[in-house]
Amino acid sequence: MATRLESLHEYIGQARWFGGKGRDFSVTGVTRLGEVGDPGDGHRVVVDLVELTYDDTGERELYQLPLVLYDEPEGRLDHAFVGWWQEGEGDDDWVHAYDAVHDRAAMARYLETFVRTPTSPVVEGSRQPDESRHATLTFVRLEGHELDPDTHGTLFSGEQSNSSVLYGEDAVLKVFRKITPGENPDITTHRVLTEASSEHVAQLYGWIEAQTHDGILHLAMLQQFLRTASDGWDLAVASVRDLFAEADLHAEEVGGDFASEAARLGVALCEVHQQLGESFGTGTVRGSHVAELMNDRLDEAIKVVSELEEHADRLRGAFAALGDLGDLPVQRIHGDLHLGQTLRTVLGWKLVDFEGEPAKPLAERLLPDSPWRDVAGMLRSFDYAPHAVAWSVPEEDRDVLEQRRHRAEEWAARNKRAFLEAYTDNDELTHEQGVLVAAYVADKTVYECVYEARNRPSWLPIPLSAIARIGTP
Ligand SMILES: Nc1ncnc2c1ncn2[C@@H]1O[C@H](COP(=O)(O)OP(=O)(O)O)[C@@H](O)[C@H]1O
Ligand SMILES: O=P(O)(O)O[C@H]1O[C@H](CO)[C@@H](O[C@H]2O[C@H](CO)[C@@H](O)[C@H](O)[C@H]2O)[C@H](O)[C@H]1O
Repeated sequence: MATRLESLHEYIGQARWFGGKGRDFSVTGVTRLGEVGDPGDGHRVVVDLVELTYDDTGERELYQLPLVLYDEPEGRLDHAFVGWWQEGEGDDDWVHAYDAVHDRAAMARYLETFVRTPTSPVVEGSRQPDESRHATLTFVRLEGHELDPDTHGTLFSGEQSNSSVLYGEDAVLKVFRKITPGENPDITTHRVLTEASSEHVAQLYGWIEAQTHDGILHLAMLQQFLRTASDGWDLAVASVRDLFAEADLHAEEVGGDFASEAARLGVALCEVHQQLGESFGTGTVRGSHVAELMNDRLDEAIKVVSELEEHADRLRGAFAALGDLGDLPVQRIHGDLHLGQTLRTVLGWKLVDFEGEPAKPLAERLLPDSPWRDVAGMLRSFDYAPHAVAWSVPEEDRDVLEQRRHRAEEWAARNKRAFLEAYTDNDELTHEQGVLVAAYVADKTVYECVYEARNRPSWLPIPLSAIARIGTP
């Protein structure tokens, strides 16, 4: 029979949200952070923090595992079974442990606890002590929204790097999986944008944190469910398909033209940046320093994607031009913006997932950065969407492929222009803006080459072909 540590190892190793897939690791520690609600009805809900150590580098990572512990096996939860182990000393202390996000009864405990937690004013520093402290777990709720206590928690089917549980049409609880001690920018950025009544994010309702000797752990975030939302990537791809279906019509002539949406996205991003600058403050960083960091990233990327080598001089040229700009303004930004992080609702565009670039260490993700990094992220996405559709043609259909690539360029150029004009509120970029766009787009494309090589090798030609076009007329 597997021990508790072996069971945790097996469950985490195959979980969709586990970031270390394919690497050998051991479970080197488990900390019980606390219990959610009171035990009862033959089950209880606990939160464990599991420490992993990778065999290759010795590097450690922490993963959150909310568990529902049943006295008896629950066949309906077989797909979320973690293990069977002894929790205490007594013969009756054997439990059947399941991943709690899959269990309605467990997720009801979370909601009940949030509902019982008194709300705190949304002003920094005025949080009241509350009655919802469980061991070291603390639930925090912000003023401004009455939670619906009668909704059921259902796990989002598109489970990604975290696990999101939807409560009816009222709220979403995003349970962070990989945990780094310290502030989680998804929570703190949503918090200031909620306090500033931003129209471009889902409102933050509350969060769960734990205090450990390593500092604060941000474990989960409760926010407004955007009921009418459509994913920006899906909408863009649908628009591209419309264009490709009409061989003789141009982007502006087909029904699915995206340019006005691209422009609205530009306005939304500009407003979010302004708000973040006001709330978190702004600073400067030397352009030459940024260029150095981009060069370092390129050096590392070439080790993974050797095809980048032949384009290195042009890329380094784009980075070096930042040095001539002197100091660059920096502030809190999104950090990993692309169409898949945007949702179109009846009330306009919303940006989601302010955690920053997943592979970067937290300390780096919290540093003020250039807003042009987000702009570049969106510009790259306007390039990706049409090329991703264009590439999905059988090899032998060369004529169709050529024609599609041509139309893809047209779609990308039209939407990039609409987005940039709206973001800058100008129909031409200044010289300085042009240099910033060129450098940040080049840097993002290098990042994408590594991302695709590691995660979706068949998509690598999309950023690689974009790199080949950089700096060419
Ligand atoms: N507040 C929300 N309301 C509705 N859907 C949301 C909300 N926040 C995120 N989503 C959807 O859930 C998906 C995953 O959310 P995200 O924050 O990107 O999680 P992860 O960190 O797991 O990638 C998003 O692509 C988006 O479609
Ligand atoms: O959503 P994440 O924060 O995990 O972001 C990572 O994955 C993205 C892919 O889902 C990746 O985005 C790249 O592919 C998108 C299409 O799937 C495209 O719209 C983006 O422009 C492109 O960068 C992102 O880079 C990565 O960090």
